[in-house]
Amino acid sequence: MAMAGLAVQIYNAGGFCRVVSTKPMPGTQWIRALTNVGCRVEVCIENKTILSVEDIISLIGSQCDGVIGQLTEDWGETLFAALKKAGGHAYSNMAVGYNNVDVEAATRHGIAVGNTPGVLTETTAELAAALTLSAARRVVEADDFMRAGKYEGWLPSLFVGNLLKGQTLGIIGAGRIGTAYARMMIEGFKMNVIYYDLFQSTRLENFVTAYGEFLKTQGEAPVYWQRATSPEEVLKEADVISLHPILDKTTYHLINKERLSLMKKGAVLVNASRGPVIDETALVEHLKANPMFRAGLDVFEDEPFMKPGLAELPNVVVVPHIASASKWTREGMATLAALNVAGKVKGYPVWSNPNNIAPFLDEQSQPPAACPSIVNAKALGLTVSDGSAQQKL
Ligand SMILES: NC(=O)c1ccc[n+]([C@@H]2O[C@H](COP(=O)([O-])OP(=O)(O)OC[C@H]3O[C@@H](n4cnc5c(N)ncnc54)[C@H](O)[C@@H]3O)[C@@H](O)[C@H]2O)c1
Ligand SMILES: O=C(O)[C@H](O)CO
Repeated sequence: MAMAGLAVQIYNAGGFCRVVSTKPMPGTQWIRALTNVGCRVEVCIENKTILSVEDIISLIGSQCDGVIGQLTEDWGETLFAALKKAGGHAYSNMAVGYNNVDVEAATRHGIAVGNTPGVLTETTAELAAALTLSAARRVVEADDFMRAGKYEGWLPSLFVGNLLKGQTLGIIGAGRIGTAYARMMIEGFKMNVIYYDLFQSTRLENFVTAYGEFLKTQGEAPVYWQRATSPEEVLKEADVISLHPILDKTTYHLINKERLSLMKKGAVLVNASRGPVIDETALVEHLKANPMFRAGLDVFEDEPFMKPGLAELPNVVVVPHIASASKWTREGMATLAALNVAGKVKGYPVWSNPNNIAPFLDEQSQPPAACPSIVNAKALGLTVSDGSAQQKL
């Protein structure tokens, strides 16, 4: 059905309030999360990858209670003013990162901003691990070589790469995903870890200490952790560096020309956070000048584009922002985003622990009567669930 110029699909047409999703999202649990509480759901099915601000204004229309949007959209003053004018009070990104959202503008308009933490942690960490292995062991280069019919037989020096076992892993941003990735690499490859974060990660430190003790009981060399006082310390010491911070003004171009020059000549740099955390032009120059340096990138500074020269370089593996792309995770992201909006529409409190969102994802039982994760809950003075309430939607 065409509405306001853009094609939409409607669920529960007689619902008491109107919620718009700017994209079709995986699974059906998210649609039920909204229709079960009486929402009419309109899903934009227009064949256009990234909707413009004008497109979204037309979807919001003159009456809209809440919107679920995507990280590719520019959720700033214009859209929040339009949503407020249409009577809306809830917006959720279908993403944990929300650097595309002007949270202050939303707060000024009294609009709650939701995100989807936790459900992408392991999936994203696994892709970072895949990029690490692909870059360190030159998997894509070797695959290209095979497909081009260039393989003439085993050679001692064919596609020699880096061994990970026992090397030093560097983590910048040791939050949920950084810690999950570190655990995979430490358990999988017995790597030592050095990390930099604004906050101490006792979870990571305790894990490494306990795992080191376990290895000793097995007669193996233990692993160690170190908390760095600067990103520079990590860059100088680590053999593999993976970036997992949020994107804000403190992390914009955190990896620049000067900091790249501190890294080991044969280091591996992985980014599955946000593109602008790396000055991509400087990275292209660094990769050209240092053929033994390798990178694995899921995200790019000017998505969907790559900086000139990157695509031609053999020492980088590039994938199109797919780190959270497992079926369970994408369906879970959609469900959490829908429950953020549904919960706000119903006037529910905010879940007390956004790091424990499992109760919202169990299809066999009703989700808790709470919004799973609202990033401006405090600024809006929203009530926080005490977690004991077993009220159901
Ligand atoms: N590529 C993808 O598909 C994908 C998927 C999921 C998340 N992400 C990105 O990963 C980010 C992290 O997700 P998360 O769930 O682990 O979030 P999180 O909040 O648990 O972790 C982020 C960490 O970054 C740290 N940090 C903030 N500023 C920093 C700075 N200046 N220097 C060093 N560390 C700093 C924080 O203290 C925190 O520990 C998201 O914000 C998102 O942008 C990308
Ligand atoms: O921030 C996020 O959730 C991701 O980038 C989605 O893949």
